[in-house]
Amino acid sequence: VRGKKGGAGRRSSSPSSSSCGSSSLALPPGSMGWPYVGETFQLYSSKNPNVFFARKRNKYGPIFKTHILGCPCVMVSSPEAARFVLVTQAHLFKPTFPASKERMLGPQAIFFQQGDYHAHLRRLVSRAFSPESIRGSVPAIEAIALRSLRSWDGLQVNTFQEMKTYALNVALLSIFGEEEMQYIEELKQCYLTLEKGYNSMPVNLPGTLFHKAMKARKRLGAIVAHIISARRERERQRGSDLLGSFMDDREALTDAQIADNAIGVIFAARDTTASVLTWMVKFLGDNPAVLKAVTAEHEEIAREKELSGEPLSWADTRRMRVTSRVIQETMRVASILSFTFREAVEDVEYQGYLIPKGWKVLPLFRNIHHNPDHFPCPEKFDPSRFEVAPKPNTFMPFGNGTHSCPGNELAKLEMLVLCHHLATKYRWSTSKSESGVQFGPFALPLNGLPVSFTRKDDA
Ligand code: HEM
Repeated sequence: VRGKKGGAGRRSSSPSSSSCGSSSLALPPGSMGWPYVGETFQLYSSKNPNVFFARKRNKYGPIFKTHILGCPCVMVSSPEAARFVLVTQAHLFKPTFPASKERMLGPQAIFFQQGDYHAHLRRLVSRAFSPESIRGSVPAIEAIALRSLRSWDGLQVNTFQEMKTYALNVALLSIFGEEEMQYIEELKQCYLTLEKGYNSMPVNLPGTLFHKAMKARKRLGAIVAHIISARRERERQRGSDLLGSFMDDREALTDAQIADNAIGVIFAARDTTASVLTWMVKFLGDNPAVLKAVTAEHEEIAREKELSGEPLSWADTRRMRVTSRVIQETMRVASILSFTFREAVEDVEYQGYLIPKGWKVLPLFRNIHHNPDHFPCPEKFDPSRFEVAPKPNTFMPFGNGTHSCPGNELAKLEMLVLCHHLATKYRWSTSKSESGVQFGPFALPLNGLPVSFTRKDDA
C-alpha cells in the first residue's frame, strides 16, 4: 500500500504484517487537522461523508490518517487493507462504539465482544438465521409483507418509515416466533422510545430523550425476561427462532445476556434492511427496463403459485435470480453502511506503516464498492454486472470476517418476498422524487423517499 501523493511515510516494503514492536515506523500519510477538533468540521461540512473520504483517498492513497470526533483514525479503502483489519488480523482490531450506545443496547450484546464469548454468541445467532432455520418462515414473512403493502394502497407514504415497520415485524418474528404475539405491541412501543433516544445527548435526567430511552430499555429487558420464563414454564425452549437458540439449556446464557442480544438484533436488523429496501424502490422506479425484467421474473412465479394454490416457498425465492442481482447492485450503489469502526488493541504494522494502539481504524466499504477498477462506471445502477461474481473482498455489503452480518440470509429473504408482491401487484413512480442522499447514519434517499403506491388491478 503506498500513498499516491505525499505518501512519504512508508519506510519498508515488507508485506502486510501485524503486531509490531518497532516505534521507528511512520504513521500513514494524511493530515490530523486542528488541535482537538481535528478534521471533524471538514467531514461534516461536506454533508456527504463520502466526498471527504474520496478527496482523502485521491490525495493520500488507500490508507491515510485523520482525526475526527476527538479520535485519531486510520482509514483504509483497499480490499486488501479491509481484509487485514476485518478478517486475517481481526483479533488486533476490536469493535468500538460510544459508551452511551453500549449502555442503550446492552453491554453484553454481540457487537461489542471479541474472543470466546463473541464466538459463542455468533454460533447461536448464526444457527437461528441459517437457511435451514429460516426457510420455514417464508409464509409468515409473506403475510407480513402483504399486510404492509395493503396498508399503503393508494396512499403517498414515506417509503423508509414503512419499510422500517416491515423490517421490525420480520425481526420480531425471527427473534420471538409467532407465539409471543401478546407481548409484541408493548415490545414495539418500548423499542420505538429506545430508538428516539439512540442519537440523543447521553444526559440521563428526567424529561430527556436519553432518560426515556433508558427507561424503555429497562422495560424491554423485563419483557424479554417475562417471555423467557413463560417459555420455560411451557417447556418450549428450543424453537427455531433466535430466542429458542439462546435458551438452549446447553448454552447457559443469562436472561440479561439474552435480552441484550435480542434487543441488539432488532437494532441490527431494522434500519439496515429498511434502508436497502427504500433504495430498491428508488432504483427500480428510476430504471424501468430493470423493473420490467424483475416483474417478468415474479409474474412467472406468481402464475405457478396461482395454479397450485400454494403460498410462496423458500424454493421459489431461490429462483429469483434477476431480483437477487438487483439487491446486490442496490447494496453496492447505496452502500448504506459507508464504513465501520474498529480500534487497534496494540501497535500494528500494516505494509510498513504504524497503526498505533488505541487509534480507530475505519474500513471504507463505500469507497471499495465505488472503485472503478473493480466496478466500472461505479455510479451507474446496473444489476447485470453481478452476472459475474465480483473479485474477492471487493464487495462486502454485509461486512467481512468475524463480525460480518449473521442476518444476511434473512435480510435477502425478506427483500425478495416483499419485492415479489410489490412488482406483481403495485406500480409507483419515482420521477418526481428528489435525487439527493441523506445520512442518518445510514445512506438514504432524501426525505425517506415519499412515494404513492397504487394497485395494478385498481388502475
Ligand atoms: C440489508 C440489511 C443488512 C445489512 C446491509 C447489514 C450489514 C451488516 C454489516 C456490514 C455488519 C458488520 C458490521 C461490522 O463489521 O462492524 C453487520 C453485523 C451484524 N448484523 Fe447485519 N445487516 C443487515 C441486516 C441484518 C439482519 C436482518 C440481522 C438479524 C436478523 C442482522 C444482524 C446483525 C448482527 C447481529 C451483526 C453483528 C455481528 C457480530 O458482531 O458478530 N443484520 N450487519
